[in-house]
Amino acid sequence: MNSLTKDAQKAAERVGLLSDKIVINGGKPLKGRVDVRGAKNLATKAMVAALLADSPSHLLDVPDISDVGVVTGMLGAYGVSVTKVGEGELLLDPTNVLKAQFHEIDALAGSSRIPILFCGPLLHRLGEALIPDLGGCRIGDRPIDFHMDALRAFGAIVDKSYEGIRLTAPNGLKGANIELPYPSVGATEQVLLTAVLAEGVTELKNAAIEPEIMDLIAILQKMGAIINVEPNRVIFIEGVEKLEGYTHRALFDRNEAASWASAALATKGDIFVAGAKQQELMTFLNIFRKVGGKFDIHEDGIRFYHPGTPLKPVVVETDVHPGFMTDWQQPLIVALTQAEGRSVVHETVYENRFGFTDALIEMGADIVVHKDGLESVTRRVPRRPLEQAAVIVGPTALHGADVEIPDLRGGFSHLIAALTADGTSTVSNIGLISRGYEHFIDKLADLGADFSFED
Ligand SMILES: CC(=O)N[C@H]1[C@@H](OP(=O)(O)OP(=O)(O)OC[C@H]2O[C@@H](n3ccc(=O)[nH]c3=O)[C@H](O)[C@@H]2O)O[C@H](CO)[C@@H](O)[C@@H]1O
Ligand SMILES: C=C(OP(=O)(O)O)C(=O)O
Repeated sequence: MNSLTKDAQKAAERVGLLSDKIVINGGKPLKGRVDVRGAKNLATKAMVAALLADSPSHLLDVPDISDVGVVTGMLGAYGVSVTKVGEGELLLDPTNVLKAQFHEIDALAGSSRIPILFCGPLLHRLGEALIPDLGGCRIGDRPIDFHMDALRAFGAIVDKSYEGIRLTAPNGLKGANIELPYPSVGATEQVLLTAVLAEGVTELKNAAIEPEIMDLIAILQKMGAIINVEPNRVIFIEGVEKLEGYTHRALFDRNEAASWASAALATKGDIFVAGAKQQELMTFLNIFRKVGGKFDIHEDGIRFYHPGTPLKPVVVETDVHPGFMTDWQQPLIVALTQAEGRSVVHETVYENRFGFTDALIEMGADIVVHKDGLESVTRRVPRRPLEQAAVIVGPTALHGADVEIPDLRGGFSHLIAALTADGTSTVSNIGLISRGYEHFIDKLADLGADFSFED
């Protein structure tokens, strides 16, 4: 069994998914309603933030996804009790934090990227942090140099000769002046989670300002932190002596919402995404509209539907917020295979995020990936050295195939492609999808998808 399949199986087990292979009979529009709860990219970090407090926190709208399971395991290893107190409600009690043994956290290695964010909170609480090998989607090298450089600036000592990474802070952590080489989401969160309890003021330049980061800042403010978000990606954090637990409803998962929207478009369907909000999806909605997709914004969600007329091609560049998010491009590309003409997607955030297109090509899509990017006069984002571009020419009829999911968003795209295709597809490694899409099997059934499972 390869390591990707092992990861997929571990993720599937965490959410009680019984089979890792789904057989889909495609060609049927997805129609109906799905509910979207808290964001994977916020809820997991809110759980880490609970470790900074000296009293329990209460997190609402926590999605039932395997990454939440991984963070629950990490917190448990450090003596933080995580109790489900209602549907999607967690009580996180950090009052008995203790030093974990490395083997306890190593058991969670390779399943998620979140363990890296434990560094600051653990250094504050225990003076030591042990970080196992990180997981997450294999969409590029994903180095952690910005994280380590920032932690060193706070006064941490990083020892990589250990089994994973071991950090200590013999003289405590002090506020620092940090400028990120790129507005990394994770590194910005690393700085926030460390600076709030560090002695003195931290100035962070070139910070990421994704909605999930703003929601994390809101949580930290509820806990007692002093954080000012200034113009031009600058964040000031005045360290405080102690933080208390929070009560917070997690921001909705805009990546899941955008994924279902693309599924509606690709399958000629009509999906009401309950819980989706316009504000955090504005950039996505503009592209969705340019492709020809229709949407109606309601108080309690957004209805996304196919116009009934041919879809139009589009040129998209992924970028940091408020740009078009990299996690949205994979599901959208499936819809673009059905648009009339030549679309181009420039991926500027990760260097290897088009691997999933191989399966789409096998299903009949006309996609060419340019591994060194593609010059274009319409470019908005200055070219990054790691850029790639995908050229999609449509419309192409998709046909069923046997495909293996490479990563989370690529995996969801494979599901949509199989649902769009005529005939039967077998999609394996679906456990990876449960890293970020809660109850996706039940949701597909509610939307009228025709599928069964294979052992
Ligand atoms: C759990 C989570 O929230 N995951 C999201 C987070 O990932 P994550 O926080 O890992 O993504 P980053 O924003 O840090 O990465 C962006 C770019 O910076 C590079 N980089 C990052 C850190 C570092 O130390 N050195 C470095 O070179 C990465 O390789 C990548 O090319 O933001 C990404 C970009 O919106 C999303 O696709 C992920 O869904
Ligand atoms: C890349 C993603 O997640 P992670 O950073 O957890 O791998 C994603 O959510 O698409």
